[in-house]
Amino acid sequence: MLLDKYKGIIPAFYACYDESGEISPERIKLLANHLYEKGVQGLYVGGSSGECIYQNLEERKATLKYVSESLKGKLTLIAHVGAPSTKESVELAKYAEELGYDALSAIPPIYFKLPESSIEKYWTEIMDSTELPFIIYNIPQTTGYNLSINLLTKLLKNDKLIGVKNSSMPVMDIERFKAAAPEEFIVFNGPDEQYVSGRLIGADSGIGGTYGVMPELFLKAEEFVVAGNFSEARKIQRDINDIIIALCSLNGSMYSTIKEIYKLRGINIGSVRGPLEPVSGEDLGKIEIIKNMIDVAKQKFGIEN
Ligand SMILES: CC(=O)N[C@@H]([C@@H](O)[C@H](O)[C@H](O)CO)[C@@H](O)CC(=O)C(=O)O
Repeated sequence: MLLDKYKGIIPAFYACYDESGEISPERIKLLANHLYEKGVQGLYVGGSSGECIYQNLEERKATLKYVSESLKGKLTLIAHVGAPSTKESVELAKYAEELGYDALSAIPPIYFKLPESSIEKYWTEIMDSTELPFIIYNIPQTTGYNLSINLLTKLLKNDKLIGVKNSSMPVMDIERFKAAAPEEFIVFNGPDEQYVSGRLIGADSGIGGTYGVMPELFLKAEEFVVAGNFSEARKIQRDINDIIIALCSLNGSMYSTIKEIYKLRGINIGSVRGPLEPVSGEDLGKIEIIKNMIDVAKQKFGIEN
């Protein structure tokens, strides 16, 4: 089936910086290849985890380019092109198409609280700007807009719309989007804390911000779901949630904690860009503990690498 390439574990790609905080081509390639070797299905490039709203157009284009240079044809690549203006979003969309991305995705417009008609126009103009399939990124907790069934139904008239990446917290939203759309329409689970329940209620796949730091655990969770082994699926979700709570517990941001864990593994992708804060002070000493939580969970579920 045509849309099968979107099914599986799709980490949201982290922003990769050098020591002075500039986009690092080498580190982008290092992370891209590392995730490829882990066996994930694809990458979601330039979204929240990609710190997209803190990067200018040229920096976002550079990230899209270096990821595609590393992995085009090897993994499903989705480019997040949401930007403050339609003009910039369309420019990114066209660039992603030139680079050979498989699909586009975008949050709704941000900053001004716009009527639904503007959101419809914004997503439609992005869809119409290329031949690529499009995935709505619904993340009401950061954008202030929750995709309505009414707008989804209108947008479904456009054949390019193939899915919704749903990061709203109620798993029922996933079920409602599935119910409103044709059978093949893909709903991606967004909240990693609810991966298993999202899949059970109808999500076909997942895109997540913590997959990158523990892809093995999400790949295993997916294996349990597919096998119908719900008791093990629940157990691994519990361990994942303990880890996510720990990732979010330090001063700085979740992403800076994740990047420090990567450094302990010998993969340096730099730190975060302000206003996100790096982990500092005594919390730096806690990174090793969180890394160990991931290693222990992997061992518990018989994951070797
Ligand atoms: C608000 C937020 O960042 N949500 C994350 C989740 O994956 C989130 O990191 C995770 O559930 C931990 O809370 C994703 O939906 C983000 C994402 O996929 C992206 O980076 O574009």
